[in-house]
Amino acid sequence: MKIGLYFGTFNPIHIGHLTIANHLAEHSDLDQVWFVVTPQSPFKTKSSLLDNHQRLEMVYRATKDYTKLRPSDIEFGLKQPNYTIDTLTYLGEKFPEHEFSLIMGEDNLKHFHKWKNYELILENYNIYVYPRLSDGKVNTKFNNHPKIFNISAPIMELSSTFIRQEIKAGRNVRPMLSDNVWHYIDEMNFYK
Ligand SMILES: Nc1ncnc2c1ncn2[C@@H]1O[C@H](COP(=O)(O)OP(=O)(O)OP(=O)(O)O)[C@@H](O)[C@H]1O
Ligand SMILES: O=C(O)c1ccc[n+]([C@@H]2O[C@H](COP(=O)([O-])O)[C@@H](O)[C@H]2O)c1
Repeated sequence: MKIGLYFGTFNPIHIGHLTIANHLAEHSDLDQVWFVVTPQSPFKTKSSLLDNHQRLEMVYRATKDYTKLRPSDIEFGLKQPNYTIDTLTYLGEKFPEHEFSLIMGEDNLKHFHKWKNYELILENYNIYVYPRLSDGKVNTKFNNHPKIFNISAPIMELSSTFIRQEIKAGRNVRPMLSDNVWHYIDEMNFYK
């Protein structure tokens, strides 16, 4: 099967993430999109980061009604911080029958030249990039790259940081989340 890997902290998963994953699943040759919940991203601090299993639970709840979208806890047992090349190597060994590619927002592509062994990632995997508003420019070495595919998905300007801030301020964030994720966050009193 062709699997698109959507790596993220998902603290929490929101409708921006879901819209992109669903768009890729419906408009590309990918059979499935896996949301890989990252315990510790190399470029992020741990502030207000929920436990891995709670973030995975939210991804599970958000995706359970979508046949092509799956949660993945593959990084939970790997060394932290989680470098994507290490996860890709591990996935290749564990699932030799699958063909993996990466999904990332344009914001992440702008920093991609700083990722561990990014050249190796580009040699071996296709990358689907979707538009996302952010400062800075994509490094020219990634222009017209044969392994990088730009996808014209809808732009949803929303972030987990904004949602966490809104909850802390006591404001309603319900439209930005899947309903069952909103219920879980509310019941558990997360981000208050
Ligand atoms: N609104 C959005 N539309 C499209 N892609 C998004 C959106 N929000 C996040 N992403 C992408 O999803 C992936 C994982 O995102 P992440 O979990 O870091 O979410 P985030 O909303 O950017 O989180 P935070 O605000 O905590 O940094 C990244 O590749 C990021 O670019
Ligand atoms: O491999 C790297 O060097 C690397 C550097 C930065 C980010 N990543 C991965 O990219 C994903 C999204 O990162 P972030 O910081 O936007 O949540 C997350 O799964 C990280 O582990 C990976």
